[in-house]
Amino acid sequence: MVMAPMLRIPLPGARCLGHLYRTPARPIKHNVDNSSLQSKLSQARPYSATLSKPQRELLDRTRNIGIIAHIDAGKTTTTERMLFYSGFTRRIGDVDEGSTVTDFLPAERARGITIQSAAITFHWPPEGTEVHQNPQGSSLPRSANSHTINLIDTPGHADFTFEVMRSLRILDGAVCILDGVAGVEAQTEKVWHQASTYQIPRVIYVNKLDRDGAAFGRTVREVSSRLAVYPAVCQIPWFQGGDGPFMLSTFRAFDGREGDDGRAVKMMNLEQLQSEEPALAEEVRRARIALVELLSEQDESIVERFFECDEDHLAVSPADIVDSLRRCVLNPSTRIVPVFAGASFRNMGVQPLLDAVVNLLPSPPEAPDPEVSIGGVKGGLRGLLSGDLIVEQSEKVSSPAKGKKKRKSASLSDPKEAIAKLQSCALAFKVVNDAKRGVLVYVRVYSGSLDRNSLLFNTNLHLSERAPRLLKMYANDAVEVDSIPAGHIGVVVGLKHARTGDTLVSYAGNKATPPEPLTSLQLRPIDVPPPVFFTSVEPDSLSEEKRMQESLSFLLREDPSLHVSVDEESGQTLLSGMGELHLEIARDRLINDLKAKASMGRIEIGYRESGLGASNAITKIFDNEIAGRRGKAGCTASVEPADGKDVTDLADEHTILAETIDGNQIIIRAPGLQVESAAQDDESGHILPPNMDVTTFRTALQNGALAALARGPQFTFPMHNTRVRLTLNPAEHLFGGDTTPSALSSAARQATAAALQDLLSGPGTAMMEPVMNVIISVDEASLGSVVHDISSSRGGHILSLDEEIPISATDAVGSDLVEEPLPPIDPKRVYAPPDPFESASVGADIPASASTPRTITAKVPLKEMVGYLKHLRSLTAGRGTFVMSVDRFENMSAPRQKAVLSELRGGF
Ligand SMILES: Nc1nc2c(ncn2[C@@H]2O[C@H](COP(=O)(O)OP(=O)(O)OP(=O)(O)O)[C@@H](O)[C@H]2O)c(=O)[nH]1
Repeated sequence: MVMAPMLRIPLPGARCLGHLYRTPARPIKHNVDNSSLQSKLSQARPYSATLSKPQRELLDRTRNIGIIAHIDAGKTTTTERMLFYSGFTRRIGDVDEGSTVTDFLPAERARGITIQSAAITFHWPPEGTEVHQNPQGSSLPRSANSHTINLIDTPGHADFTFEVMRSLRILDGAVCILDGVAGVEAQTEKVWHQASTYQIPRVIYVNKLDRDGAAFGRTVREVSSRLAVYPAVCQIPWFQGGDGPFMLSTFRAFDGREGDDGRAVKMMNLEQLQSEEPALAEEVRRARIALVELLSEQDESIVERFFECDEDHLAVSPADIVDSLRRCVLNPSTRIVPVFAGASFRNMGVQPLLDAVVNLLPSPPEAPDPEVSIGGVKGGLRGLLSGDLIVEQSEKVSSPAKGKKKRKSASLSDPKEAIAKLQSCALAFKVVNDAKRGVLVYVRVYSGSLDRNSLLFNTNLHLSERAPRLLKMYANDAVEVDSIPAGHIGVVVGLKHARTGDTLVSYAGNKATPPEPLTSLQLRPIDVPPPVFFTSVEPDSLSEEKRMQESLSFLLREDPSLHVSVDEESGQTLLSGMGELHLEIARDRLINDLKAKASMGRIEIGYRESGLGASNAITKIFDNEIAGRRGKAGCTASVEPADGKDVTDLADEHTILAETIDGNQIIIRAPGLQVESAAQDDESGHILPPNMDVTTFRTALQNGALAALARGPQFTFPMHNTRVRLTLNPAEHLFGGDTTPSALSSAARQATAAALQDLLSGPGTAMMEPVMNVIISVDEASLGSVVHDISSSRGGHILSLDEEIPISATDAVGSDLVEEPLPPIDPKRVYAPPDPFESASVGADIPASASTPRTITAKVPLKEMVGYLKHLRSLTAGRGTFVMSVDRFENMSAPRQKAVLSELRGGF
């Protein structure tokens, strides 16, 4: 069918130049200081000025991008086409046949969903496409020359939010794929907002436009109303004589015929199109006028071009439009997002999308400055390396007490000197066990150059490892390299400890650890959300135990959002994670891929326990033999509910640790203890036990408290929202050489466990359950029944209808980065081509019909959401979808606690 032509109402307020919607600047704590170190520091810039011309060109022609989308929107199908057109694969893989390159884990193939981010490097346009001069003399688009594209395929399932965040943070740009039938769905909104927290420049690709019910125009309007950005329509899908879509760019027309592999395309200019398809040519003109109008609201240069072209929109050249679009995409305050169209499955739209990736998304030096935290200060990496972000002198406490007098130690180095020693920093974003090559750690290098054999200090684990081999990965293929420069992605082989999400730094000098504060440098740090489901894991026989534990520790390196603990009483190994599917996948990985001979129990909700008041302070002295060696140490502990106060506000000058770990706060004080080496000459002070540094001392006590918190005194669930105060009085609790780390740990564990037990004779404890932030997308017709079901049958609390998706505590992982909600955009002001079933008038109200999408936001106990998808589908004739993330753990009422406990006991 041919879509009816339409009239377009020009956008009001055109050419009011871009200062309307500026987003607030990110909070960056920095003191500018023009020290003499400036020149030294500038050598450490992420993209050094000393790069040779070919190196600089290589970097400018690199795109580190990811694909973000709702599950089933077509990420894998689109990726497969990208690999095919780039010449990377000879045949097109098919998700439905299980023959794709990117979903390479057997579990992914079996389920047809993408679980882990696979990083693949390919070239677009294919290598050898080098055009240096345009015969017509006009400027060439970037896509005339071959670029290196590092594609990170991000997971689409809600259970993998954390992994989405982990892969998002290494992207310089992203393609957001929408399903042209479903439009903007709840999960798209969620991942869109997550990408916004890192200010990742994006383009949108509306896929599946060949399907019945696909509506490009409606989807474009949803982009404006639900994602709060201005869609810049760059292509129009057109149905020619019912033969299938006829794709068209607004700059040049081309015709992709169904049935072939899409490599042969017929290019037309507007004049040719006018003679072949006049109605389409008319729509293209409207789209192009709308695009120039939209860009001129935000970009002064295009306004100048427009006036140079005698105010003729159509005379503004495609090259100028692309340049303007690029400027807008790279500047998030414009809120302009280019929208492309396609049907990847029919091989249509993928090549123009690849051109858009090259032409519109940033190269590494153009990407937003990555957030770092170092020595308790946050800011941008470029600011840190240029000396603009000043890191204060390191302190003896891990979380500095605010406003307290700081003490310097002669052993601590000057932070600026230390930062000048930084040779490279990189983020490990994925750990994979490769059957042939062993454990592969995928890294994104942010500054300097990661060289073969360099010593890498892991700032999360506080240990150093050498990088014996470096690889450049091409899906399942690898090329050995000597170094991975800043802006590039590669693989380190041979690391024994690095986990997904760890920051790795290399530094000048031959010390075992880098100078402070480099030891605390974190690239785009994220918090791991609390696990809400758990299951037991049992080896098939005693002899399989070791193998199972090794496989579990590998799984944890791969995915640190999984947790392993051992139940002290039963001795059972418990594995916990973010969702049922998360644990099912972990089971598949453990048993099928890692070949552990083990079985898993039922997947259950991870309840927690919390104190209803404060305990007394209880002192324990541990005095026993551990592994044949005498150990003696003491400690005093008390517990109380963490009442929402920031733990660092509770630290004083005697505090040696104040941290929130796994939802509990741990504060350790050691009044009168001298922990700095310089102070050991001071005879009046108590010193650390021999051969023990402050980190070991702190960690031993912390581990003791954590072990006790793993088991609540009444219900045996892990403690949550609990503050443990440990006090170590050196005169009474330290016993010279007898005070070993394990003795300290045991003393802390016994004292904390006793304080928890003490709660039972006092205020008591309560069970807590995970409450989810749930966002449900339904159509108008099912709204009533879904709302009723949530609020009456599931004990949920409806928060809003059709509002901006709130970012929950666990989504807002780098919470400093979360922006204010953007002002809404009126979809009637947005240009969108008409859909086949629409009337010709654009700008008129879209009638509210039963199929109008509605969004319900609610808080619902997790227990009531188990198996909800099936129920939602039955309430909504299969159309409803939802996403959820942990909002918080809440105390349960006594009757609910009783009901859940009896259900749990009955279940065993
Ligand atoms: N009709 C049609 N179907 C498509 C198109 N693109 C993808 N599909 C189908 O949609 C389904 C999902 O596609 P995938 O590529 O696996 O989607 P995905 O987003 O990678 O899914 P996850 O990996 O599970 O997140 C498959 O059955 C595809 O064949 C398209 O353009 N048109």
